[in-house]
Amino acid sequence: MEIDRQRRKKRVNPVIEVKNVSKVFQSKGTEVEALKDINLQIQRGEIFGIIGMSGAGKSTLVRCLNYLEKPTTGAVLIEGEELGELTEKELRRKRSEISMIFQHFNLLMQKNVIDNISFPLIIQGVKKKEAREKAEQLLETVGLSDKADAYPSQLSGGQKQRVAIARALAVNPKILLCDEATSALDPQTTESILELLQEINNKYGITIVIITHEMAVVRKICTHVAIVDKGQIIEQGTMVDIFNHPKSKKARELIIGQKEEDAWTGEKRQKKLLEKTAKIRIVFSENSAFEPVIANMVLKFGTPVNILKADTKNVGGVAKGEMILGIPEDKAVQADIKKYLTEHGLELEEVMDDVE
Ligand SMILES: Nc1ncnc2c1ncn2[C@@H]1O[C@H](COP(=O)(O)OP(=O)(O)OP(=O)(O)O)[C@@H](O)[C@H]1O
Repeated sequence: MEIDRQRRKKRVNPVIEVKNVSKVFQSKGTEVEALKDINLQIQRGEIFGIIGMSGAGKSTLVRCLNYLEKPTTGAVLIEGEELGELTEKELRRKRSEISMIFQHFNLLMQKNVIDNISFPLIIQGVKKKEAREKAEQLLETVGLSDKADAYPSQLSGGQKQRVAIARALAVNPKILLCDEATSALDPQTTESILELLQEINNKYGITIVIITHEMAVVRKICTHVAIVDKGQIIEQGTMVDIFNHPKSKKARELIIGQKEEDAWTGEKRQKKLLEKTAKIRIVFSENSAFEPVIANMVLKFGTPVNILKADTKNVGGVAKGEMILGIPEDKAVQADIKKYLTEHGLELEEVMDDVE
C-alpha cells in the first residue's frame, strides 16, 4: 500500500497531454471540423512527429498545444496544468515555456542576428547586456558565432533556421514546436538542422514536436509518431513500430509511398546508378581486407569504380559483408578487375539487373 502510494505520488505528468480535443472553424457560414476528439500524450525528452496529408489538421493540432488556437472542446495540459483554466497572465508565462520554429524562419529582417536572438529576452524585460551575452552563447550553440552582426538577408536558409533555433532557445523553453522547419531547405541542410535539433534535445532535454511531410525527417530523428487523418489520430506509437508496421492504408500510403522520394537518403540516386552500370557483387568475411583491396585496384587499373551499395549481414552467425561495384563497360577491363579481386581473396558473384 505504502509503495503504491509513493509510486502514485512520484508519477510525473506527461509534458504535453491532449484530452478529447476538437476544433471547429467557422468559415463563410460553414463549419470545418479540423480536429475530432484528439487524445495524445507526449513524455519529456521525446521527439514527437506529427504526420498526415495536407489539410489533415496537423498545424491546427500543434497550434492548440500553445493555445495559439483554442480548442472548441477538450483540454490541453502542459506539465499537468490545463491551459484553458489559466488566467491571461498565467497563460503568457506558460507559453514562454513553449517555443516555435517555422518553415520560413520568421526572423525580423530589420534586425541583425544578435538582436533577433535577444529580442524575446528584451520583451521579457531582461537587460540588454545580459540578453546579448545569452544570445552570443546561443549563437555558439548553433554554430554561427561569426554571424552576430549579419542581417537575415545575408544568410542562407540553413543559417536563418539556425538563428531561429537560437532565438527559440533564448527563453529556455521546455518544449520546441517545429512546423515544417526543414521543408524549405535542401537535403544536406535539412540533415544538419536535424542533427542540431537532436543535439538540443540531448543537451537540454527539450521535448520536440515536429510537423513534417518528409518521412525521412521522421525516420531520422523522431522517437514517437502520430498520424493525423481528417482531423483524427489514426495511429500513434514509437517511430520504429509505426514505420515498420503501419496498420492502416493511409499510414502505409504516407510511409511506404514516400520512401522513394527520400532523395537525401540517397535511395533514389542509388537505384538509378544500379540500373545503369555494369556491376559485380563482392562478398567478404573480413572487413579489414576490404577497403585496401578496392583502393589498390583503383590505383592499379587507373579506372574509377562506383560503390553502389555496401552492406553487412549476419550469415549463419558469421559476419559477412557485401558490396556492389559499378565497373566500366569494357569487357576486358571487367575481366581484369574480376581476376584481381579474386586473386586478393574476395568472393565475387554475378549481379542480375533486378538486384536491390
Ligand atoms: N482559420 C481557419 N479557418 C477555417 N478553416 C481552417 C482554419 N485553419 C485551418 N482550417 C481548416 O482546417 C483543416 C486543417 O487545417 P490544417 O492547417 O491544420 O491542416 P494541415 O494538416 O496542417 O495541412 P498542411 O499540411 O497543408 O499545412 C483544413 O481543412 C483547413 O482548411
